[in-house]
Amino acid sequence: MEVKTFGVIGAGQMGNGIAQVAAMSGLQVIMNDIKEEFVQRGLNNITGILSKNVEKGKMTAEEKSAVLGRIKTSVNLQDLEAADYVVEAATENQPIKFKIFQDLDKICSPETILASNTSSIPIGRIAAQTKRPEKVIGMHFMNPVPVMKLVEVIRGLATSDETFKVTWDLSIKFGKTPAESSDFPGFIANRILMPMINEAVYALYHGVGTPEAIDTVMKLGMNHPMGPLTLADLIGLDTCLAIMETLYEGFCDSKYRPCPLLRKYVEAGWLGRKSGRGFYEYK
Ligand SMILES: CC(=O)CC(=O)SCCNC(=O)CCNC(=O)[C@H](O)C(C)(C)COP(=O)(O)OP(=O)(O)OC[C@H]1O[C@@H](n2cnc3c(N)ncnc32)[C@H](O)[C@@H]1OP(=O)(O)O
Ligand SMILES: NC(=O)C1=CN([C@@H]2O[C@H](COP(=O)(O)OP(=O)(O)OC[C@H]3O[C@@H](n4cnc5c(N)ncnc54)[C@H](OP(=O)(O)O)[C@@H]3O)[C@@H](O)[C@H]2O)C=CC1
Repeated sequence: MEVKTFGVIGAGQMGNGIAQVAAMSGLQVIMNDIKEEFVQRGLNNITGILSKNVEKGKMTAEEKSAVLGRIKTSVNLQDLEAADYVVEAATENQPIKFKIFQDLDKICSPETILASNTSSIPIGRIAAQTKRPEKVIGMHFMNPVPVMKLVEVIRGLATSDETFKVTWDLSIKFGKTPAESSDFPGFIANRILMPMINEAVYALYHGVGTPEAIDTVMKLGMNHPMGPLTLADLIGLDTCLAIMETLYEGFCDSKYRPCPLLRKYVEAGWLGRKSGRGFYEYK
């Protein structure tokens, strides 16, 4: 199966990054969100990154225009009728994702593959919302998408070999290295990363260290590129909490209990960089 038109649902930090790498690989892209201001914000972000690439001499102004020319924006899910492959990157919320997959299943051609960029929700659960579970798969990009090399590829129980191969090959076309994970809450990446971040929040909650001290220990002591609290702010504290809840509920194991301080921050609207305040403040 040849993918020519690639749909992305959600133009947030992950969705616009995915749209960018897909367009840079030569695909026609439809980037969809619920409001015009969100797709415009996503497009502005892509334009800013491509402009920096031009300044750095990594691409020409003509290449930048060609990439932008391949991205169509949409606020109507019906536009996804034209897509051969769709990646959903909407908010990490199960009812929202279920509804999107139910709707895409009706709108898209029966041949279209429907992937989710979910951080943690089992793919089999999402696939069961459609009449095409063999064409549903996890295609999990890392943040920031244009920079990070990994795509975690997750098969649900019913995912076909063809769907897997198309997704694997697309990841390579996007300049990424795919790694396969089986379908359990949090897959590989967040099964390991998010308990570490949650433990860093516990360390703060218990007064073991200030945010700066916790991050410095992990950056300089373990050579992590970012400290765990800075990374949590980048990911989004709402997303971190949603992932911990999926792990906690999915495994019924208290070792995944979300730190009460993480919940408190989310309830206060301190979501990290995207809201201007999380463990740190952003202007
Ligand atoms: C939650 C999930 O489900 C899964 C996840 O994604 S978990 C999160 C996974 N991501 C990580 O762990 C990221 C950890 N952090 C890092 O790797 C690095 O700090 C980083 C790549 C984000 C930034 O790198 P850095 O060296 O500290 O900063 P900086 O020099 O500013 O950036 C390096 C390059 O990345 C680019 N970059 C940084 N942020 C970017 C962004 N948001 N979009 C596009 N490009 C970006 C910069 O422009 C720069 O490019 P050049 O080399 O061409 O100049
Ligand atoms: N943040 C990260 O580091 C990573 C996140 N992910 C996953 O990617 C997905 C997106 O995360 P992220 O980009 O950070 O989140 P963001 O909040 O930045 O973006 C999500 C976008 O989806 C929009 N949206 C919500 N509902 C719908 C809908 N029904 N149709 C279309 N768009 C919708 C949101 O709009 P509104 O603002 O109105 O809600 C928002 O613009 C999540 O599943 C997350 O777990 C995966 C890897 C890394």
